[in-house]
Amino acid sequence: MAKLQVAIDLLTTEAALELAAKVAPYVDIIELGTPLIKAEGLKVVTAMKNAHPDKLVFADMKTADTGALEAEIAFKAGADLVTVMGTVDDATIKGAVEAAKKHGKQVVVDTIGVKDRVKRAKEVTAFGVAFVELHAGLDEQALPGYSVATLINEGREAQVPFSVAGGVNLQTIKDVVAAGATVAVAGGAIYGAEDPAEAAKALKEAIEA
Ligand SMILES: O=C(CO)[C@H](O)[C@H](O)COP(=O)(O)O
Repeated sequence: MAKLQVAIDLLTTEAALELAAKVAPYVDIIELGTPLIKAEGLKVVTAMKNAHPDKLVFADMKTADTGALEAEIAFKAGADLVTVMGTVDDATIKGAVEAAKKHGKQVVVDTIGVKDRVKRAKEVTAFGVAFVELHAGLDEQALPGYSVATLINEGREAQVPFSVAGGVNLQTIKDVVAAGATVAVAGGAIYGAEDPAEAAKALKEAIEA
């Protein structure tokens, strides 16, 4: 069954912990967003793992260089999964995968900015990454005509383990799951909801239905 990942794009450790405490019963993976890690440093990763040792903690590092080094510091801080950009040199992704093997952890490749996501997803899967995040970032989502359906169709086509991130909500999550996603990522649909726990619960139920 697909896992549910909450993307926490808030800006303080306190707010992130508060949100995680509400939604943890319904999610499998807790993602610390890139702006949050940049604002607070990796101590937010440590704080989250300490608070939720039973959850997978996903550090959205969006690494673009020094793959082994950045993965290493995130794993040491408590991350179970880290992201490396799909647009970067293969060596950066392979370096992060080597660090992951050393720590018994995993790497996810983020496809923001990748021109041919299906082709790149197949390439990087061969490097030993956990899954590929078919992802439209917040800026891309804001452009006119954006639809998560494109990512969902690419996941179906790629035939590799993938997640979908970028506007996943109660209306679209069933299509994400039906396409065979390993993970459905929801940020704004949870942290932007009036009742984040209810929103996470509804998304989890939609996955399980
Ligand atoms: O990684 C991100 C941005 O770079 C977001 O966390 C991810 O896109 C989730 O987006 P949404 O809020 O639309 O669910």
